[in-house]
Amino acid sequence: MNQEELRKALRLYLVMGSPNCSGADPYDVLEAAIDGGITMFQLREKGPGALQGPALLALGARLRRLCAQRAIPFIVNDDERLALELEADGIHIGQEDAPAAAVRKRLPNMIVGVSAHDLGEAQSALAEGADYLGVGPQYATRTKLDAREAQGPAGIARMRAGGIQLPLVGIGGIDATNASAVIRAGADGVAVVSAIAGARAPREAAEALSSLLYL
Ligand SMILES: Cc1ncc(COP(=O)(O)OP(=O)(O)O)c(N)n1
Ligand SMILES: Cc1ncsc1CCOP(=O)(O)O
Ligand SMILES: [Mg+2]
Repeated sequence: MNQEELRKALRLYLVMGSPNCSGADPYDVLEAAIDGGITMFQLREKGPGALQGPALLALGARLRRLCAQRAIPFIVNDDERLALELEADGIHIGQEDAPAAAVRKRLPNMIVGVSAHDLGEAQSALAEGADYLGVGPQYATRTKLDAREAQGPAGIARMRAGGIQLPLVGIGGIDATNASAVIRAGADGVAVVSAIAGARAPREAAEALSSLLYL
């Protein structure tokens, strides 16, 4: 995938695992979200009741197959071994995970996404070979308990003003009321967990977000 294709794929990025699905089957949630217009998916199995070992592998394989059938890029959060086992299209790592340069070297053919909270982290991620940045939390979130303080879309604007041209998504507390502000600040897309996975109707929630992002 070239950089322009990646920018388009990042437009509406669903990040999710089974703890985010309010008891529903993550497969059904992902299928509905794809029907509603998501453009990229990250398996992030974290939080109370998160699956591990063979159960996680089995879920990952089902979700990976669905993404392949529907031509949705499939990214794995944090876990290089799981990404390889599932033949993922990419991996997303944060500042507390393995160093981006080492991951880039070990997984030369995967999309490598890196979390960056400020211009300095964005410049380092670029130098280490990141393909895209996840920037946040944009707004307060109850999904990631160890998230930093919300920085607002101004954080993205500062990165763009500082010369960062990498594909970039905002994440954290994003929903239909604030997604447009994140795009206006310079993001190529928005990454959401609860606004779709926690919605009573994930397809309609994805449709509502999607319609805002293509104005
Ligand atoms: C697209 C995207 N952006 C940021 C993150 C957060 O990654 P990280 O800081 O490593 O936190 P965890 O998600 O691992 O708890 C992300 N997952 N995706
Ligand atoms: C994974 C992650 N990284 C920064 S905030 C966040 C959680 C986003 O979840 P939500 O979209 O429900 O606020
Ligand atoms: Mg991480």
